[in-house]
This record gives sequence, structure tokens and C-alpha cells, in this order.
Amino acid sequence: MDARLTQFTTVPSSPTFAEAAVRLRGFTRSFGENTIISGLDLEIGAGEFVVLLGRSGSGKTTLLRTLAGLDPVDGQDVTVPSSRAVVFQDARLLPWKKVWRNVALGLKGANARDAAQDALQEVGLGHRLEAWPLTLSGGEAQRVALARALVREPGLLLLDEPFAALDALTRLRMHELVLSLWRRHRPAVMMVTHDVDEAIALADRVILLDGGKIVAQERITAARGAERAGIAPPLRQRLLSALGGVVEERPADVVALHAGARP
Ligand SMILES: Nc1ncnc2c1ncn2[C@@H]1O[C@H](COP(=O)(O)OP(=O)(O)OP(=O)(O)O)[C@@H](O)[C@H]1O
Repeated sequence: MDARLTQFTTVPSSPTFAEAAVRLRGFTRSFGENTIISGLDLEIGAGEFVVLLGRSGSGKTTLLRTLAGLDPVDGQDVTVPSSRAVVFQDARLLPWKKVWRNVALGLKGANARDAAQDALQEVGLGHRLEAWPLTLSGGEAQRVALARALVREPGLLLLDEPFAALDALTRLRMHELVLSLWRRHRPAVMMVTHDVDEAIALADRVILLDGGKIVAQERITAARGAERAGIAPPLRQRLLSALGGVVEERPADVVALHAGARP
């Protein structure tokens, strides 16, 4: 783990989540004269699914990179779990390594292949162990990326617009998959998206970031699926107006299509 980040500690959190996986206090990040994130306080509960929405340039990826340990925190008060994994918009697989070796990358011990196989089975790709990454579809490649992330049982899973490049139907299937993986492994999740409907379909809590500050939050307690689809229109309206209409509203009825999903 990155020595600049504080070790995981148990701290009080919201009543819903007994302990915090992530805690930032007064976090600030600047590039030269340009302050991108300023005095940010954030807690994410263990096992909580948080979605971060915000206009382009609001600091979402900067925050995600900080939590991933990819950027320096310069001794600031940043607490994250020791094990974290990131899935980006592109799967970032090594094309010269077979699928299972991509998943097993960095795993030690004789069980690495078995662990990779189990993870690939979980994402429905148990039959593609020996495939080369370039023979996979975009959705399959993202499933491999999810398997690679989860095989390490991270305490924090960071998702940076992981489904943005996929077609609508594949994206819906990925939502179901990510929810079932999350239910099984229960990492804290912070997912960045531009898609308000995706946020509503997946999140325990939606956070709106603007100018590097949290400008609004919505905790969603309705069960995922039909119950959530019922509350989606006013919630969508609230989120969009909090964002000042800066996030593109799409006609996609993602939440409605999730109505058949398990809670
Ligand atoms: N390495 C860097 N050097 C200088 N400026 C940077 C760097 N990384 C990000 N920035 C600036 O920080 C601001 C926030 O960028 P960031 O990528 O976090 O935004 P974002 O909300 O993720 O945007 P998008 O939705 O377009 O991905 C932008 O103005 C960007 O130009």
C-alpha cells in the first residue's frame, strides 16, 4: 500500500453503515495555482455503494485517483482501506497475456490460477480463461476487469465510468453484475458516472460534486428494482436541478428497465 495513505481504521460513520471504509477531512488538491478540490469532507461506510456525479472538470477523477492511492495526499487526513481496486472506462488488459493471467496478475502462490478461474466464473467468463484479450467484446473485457479487481477482495472498489463505452443493453447487464458482485463481496464502492439514471439504479448514496465541493447528497433507501423505479422521476429531477442541469439528461429509462431486478 502507498505509505502516504493512512492505514484503514474503524471510525464512527452514518447509522446505516457501522464503520467507515473511507474518511477524508478537509482534503485539498491543487495543480499549481489551480485548486481542484478544496476542504472536502467525505466518509464512505464499509460496504456502502456511493456514486459520484458532477459536470466535466468538477474533480471526480481527481478524487477517485486520491482514494486509489494514485496521487499524493501530502500528509493530509485521508483514511482508506489497505486493499483497493480500480476499474476504468477501458479495461486496460495486457494483450500479450491470456485472460486468466490478466486476472491473476500480481497474485502470489500456487492458487493464483484457481482464484482467477473462480473470479472469471463469477463474472460469467469461466469458459474464456485461455482467450486473448483482443478476442473479447467490450462488455466481456469489462467483466474481466471486474474479475481482476474483485479477485483481491478489496475493501474499496473504485469504478471510473466503467460502463460508459458500452451499449445500453450491455450496460444494464453490467449493472446487474456489479450489484450481484457487490452483494457477494461487500466492498465499499465509489463509482463515477455522468449518468443520473445509472446513479439512481445502483447507489446507496449519490454525491454531487461541483467545483471540487460536495454540493448535494441523496441517500436512497428504496430497494433496487421496482420500488426504486417508482421513486426515480422526482429523484432524477432533484439531482438534475441540484446540478443546475449541467449533466446531460438522456431519455434512457435505465431505472425503469431495472424494475425486474432483485432488491
Ligand atoms: N494532472 C493534472 N494536471 C493539471 N490539471 C489537472 C490534472 N488532472 C486534472 N486536472 C484538472 O483538474 C480538474 C478536474 O479534473 P477531473 O479529471 O478530476 O474532473 P472530472 O470531474 O473527472 O471530469 P470528467 O467528467 O470530464 O472526467 C480539471 O480542470 C483538470 O483539467
